Amino acid sequence: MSLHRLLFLSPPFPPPLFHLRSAQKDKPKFLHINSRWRPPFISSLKPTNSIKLPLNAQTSQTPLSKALETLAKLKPFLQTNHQPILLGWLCSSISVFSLSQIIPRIGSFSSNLINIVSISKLRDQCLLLGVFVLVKLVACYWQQAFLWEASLGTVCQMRVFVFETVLEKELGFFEGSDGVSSGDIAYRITAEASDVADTLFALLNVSDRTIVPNMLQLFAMATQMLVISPSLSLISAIMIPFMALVIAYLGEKLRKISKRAHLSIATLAAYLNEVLPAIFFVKANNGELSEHARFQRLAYTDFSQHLAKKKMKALIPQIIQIIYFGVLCVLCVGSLVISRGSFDGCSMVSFVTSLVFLVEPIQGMGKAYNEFKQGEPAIERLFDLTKMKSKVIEKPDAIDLGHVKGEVKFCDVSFKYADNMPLVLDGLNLTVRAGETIALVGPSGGGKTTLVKLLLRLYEPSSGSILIDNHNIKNIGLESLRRHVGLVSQDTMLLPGTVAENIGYRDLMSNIDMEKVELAAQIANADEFIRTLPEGYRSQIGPRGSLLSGGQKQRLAIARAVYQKSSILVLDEATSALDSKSELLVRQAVERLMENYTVLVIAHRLETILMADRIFLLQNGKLEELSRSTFLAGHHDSLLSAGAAI
Ligand SMILES: Nc1ncnc2c1ncn2[C@@H]1O[C@H](COP(=O)(O)OP(=O)(O)OP(=O)(O)O)[C@@H](O)[C@H]1O
Repeated sequence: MSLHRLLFLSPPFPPPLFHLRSAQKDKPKFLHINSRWRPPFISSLKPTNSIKLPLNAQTSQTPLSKALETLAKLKPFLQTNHQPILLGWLCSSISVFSLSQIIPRIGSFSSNLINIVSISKLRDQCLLLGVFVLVKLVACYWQQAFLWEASLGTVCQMRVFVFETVLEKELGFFEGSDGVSSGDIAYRITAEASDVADTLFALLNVSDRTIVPNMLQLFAMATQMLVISPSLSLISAIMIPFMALVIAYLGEKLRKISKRAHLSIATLAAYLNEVLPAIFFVKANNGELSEHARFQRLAYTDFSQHLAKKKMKALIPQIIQIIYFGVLCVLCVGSLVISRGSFDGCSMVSFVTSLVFLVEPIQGMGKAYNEFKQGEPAIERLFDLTKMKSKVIEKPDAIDLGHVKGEVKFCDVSFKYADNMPLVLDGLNLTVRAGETIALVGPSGGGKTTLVKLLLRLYEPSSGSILIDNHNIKNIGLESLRRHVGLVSQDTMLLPGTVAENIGYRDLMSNIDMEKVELAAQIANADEFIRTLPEGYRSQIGPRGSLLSGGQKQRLAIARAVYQKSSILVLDEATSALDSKSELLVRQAVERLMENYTVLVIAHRLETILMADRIFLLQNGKLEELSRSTFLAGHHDSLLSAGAAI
């Protein structure tokens, strides 16, 4: 069931607060640096101009229509949280009502105290005052608690929705020149989503006190002014759109500056996300100094953008104050001139007072609007992740393959990564019989991995078709396809968790069958080393399997493929050399796989190539079958010298 349907069908689910709290805690803290501060190491650096607004931010939409569009995106998420919102607003009304009862009672209580009225009357008054104070405090607490529940709950649902959409994206969304870096995605879904929660809370918190009472105030004051002087009211009405325009203009400016600040900190986070996992490479290549300089440049850009945002936030209220008093002065003078003594003093005071109270709510709403504009970029950037449409689309009537014999056919398949890029595969034809093992060899960059990506339908071929047991893979459900095609990748992908969880990854959501896990580990020659681990199959493998050796990781990946029971296996043999014992263990495991599955092996080792039934050379987008003797006689050496995959 898609999350969209879940959102509307299921009751508002309780947000996993421990996650949200930790996300809040992890929010990056910014150093406050005075405006004359410059990085000591590169004091001449100017902020880079590399931060460009994405195209959709430069469209000709008006600020108001943009704000409405953003609100429309939030609407379904806010709707599911309507209960805490309404309860929060109810508490707010109770709190305001209590305050309205407390203030006059304090006045009468103190005068009664001075005039020494009867003790029992004083006691009653004191009790009532105490009750109202208590009600106000309790209502205030619950108002905050409910509105935070609504804001954080909304953001939690948005996060889950965005992450679900990101997971559904085709590989091209993450790879290639237009790809979004994983650091940027992580930053948007964690820190920026927390900013969205702050904005939502601010909005919900002010809107009950601002929008409804302000509207009432606006209406009441306008009526009073109309009664006193219709002509003067008309002149005043002309000034209101002017104020609204200025507020909208400043809000839009703040949104743009805010967006740059979001981009700069996201760039910084993405950079850290890429450089820290590569710390081994940085140190081995004496890269500390250059990485330090790169980081300083990015940090300085972020400093400038955030400072600009803070300055704008400080400037806006001052400008609004100036306009507020300017408009009041103009209207006061105008009313004096126009009335030319037709008003009595009392009407004049009444008119100007109404005017003051008419402009005040507009100012309040402007404040709420600017609060929203400041948070708008974070909302936009979060939803931008859901925009790009995937080219790999599962058909509504896609079939679920029950049993697969394992025949694979590539029919005239051509592929390029982008329109302006050369063909990687050019009219490629290949038939792999069920149970057969074929070895793919070829120069680096020849397209071997691309072929595998197409078979797993991680990309769509530009032309041609791929068949499994004579079913076009476009007609097979994605889950079913990827269940029947198992992948043991060159970069042995292990996820944080226990050994058993990594082998039984397919059943992570249901029940991992420990018997099957152990059997798979035995076939993959992994059982022996797993049993020597401190907690055996329940041992944690560390981030990306850092607690295991290269050969152990490879055998775990093979065990995972065996557990999955796919009929077709793709083996992207690791290029990294293993010691002879590990090499032998991995080779034995691969040999066992070859006996029972259809295997496409991207082979890097001579032994593996010679174990295959047929050998294919992939070069310049074309596939050529090589006999064993041809391969050994000619291609082995020539491929080696060309940096081939052997
Ligand atoms: N996501 C991508 N976007 C654009 N071009 C890509 C992408 N991935 C790979 N390429 C290009 O496609 C070509 C084929 O790459 P591929 O990874 O399939 O080669 P390979 O034969 O597996 O190489 P190797 O043996 O070195 O792993 C290369 O020129 C590569 O630069």
